[in-house]
Amino acid sequence: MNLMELKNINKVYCQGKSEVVALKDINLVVEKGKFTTIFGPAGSGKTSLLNIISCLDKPSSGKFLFDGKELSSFGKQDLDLFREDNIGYISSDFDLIPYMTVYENIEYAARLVEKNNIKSKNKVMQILQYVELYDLKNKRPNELSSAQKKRAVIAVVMVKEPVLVLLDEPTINLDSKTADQIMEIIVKINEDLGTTIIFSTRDLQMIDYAYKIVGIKNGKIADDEKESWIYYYGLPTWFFFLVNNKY
Ligand SMILES: Nc1ncnc2c1ncn2[C@@H]1O[C@H](COP(=O)(O)OP(=O)(O)OP(=O)(O)O)[C@@H](O)[C@H]1O
Repeated sequence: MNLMELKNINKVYCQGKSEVVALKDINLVVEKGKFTTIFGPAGSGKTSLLNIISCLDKPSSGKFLFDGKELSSFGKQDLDLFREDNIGYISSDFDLIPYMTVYENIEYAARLVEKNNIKSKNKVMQILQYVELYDLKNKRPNELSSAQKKRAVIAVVMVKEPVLVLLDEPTINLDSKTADQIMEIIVKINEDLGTTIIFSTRDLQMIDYAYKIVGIKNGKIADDEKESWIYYYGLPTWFFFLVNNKY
């Protein structure tokens, strides 16, 4: 079953008198409950695409359908409400509130959607266990490692129980062991809660976690997975996946 569909999406930014074409004729279907990666080099259009899917930005043209609703026709206020209710977006600059503890950060997010105090506290406790931060719940963000901070950010987003979670390059600047730990938590969330996940990356090692791989370069996405490797990244990349039993 499809959760969302992008049809002929284009995104053009105006920079003074010139235009930057960031996305060209994007067609993409994302199935409910699945784990998709948008894979491409720097400047390929990953963030522009995630900004549209997260309803933070509107496409210049094309249709965006989400759970049967045509979001491309929504005004800004309706889009903001829709995002609050349905989408969790961990953008690359998403940060915790520095003067609040881990617990308070998560509770603050929980209160935005759950008015019942006891229910809200239970949810915070549950998610703290989930991301293995229970013992660090009274620490402030500046007392956490970058991996612990990332887990806390995931908890802040997940406590609102969104149907779709987007992560823009979640493992960038992390060492490979820590990156794997973060990806394992995201996979667990996807498997246990059925949350639909889309993450962007330029790191080949992270792609193996995804159910569906969408290659992007110069604002265009590849027609299928094999084309993503061979056409966009050359034969060596495709052999890497062949050896790793991807095909
Ligand atoms: N607000 C903006 N105004 C003008 N051009 C922009 C804007 N945002 C992005 N671009 C341009 O659009 C293209 C796609 O950028 P985007 O940030 O979506 O790519 P990306 O794959 O996320 O890159 P990175 O991995 O470096 O973050 C780039 O050429 C970029 O310079």
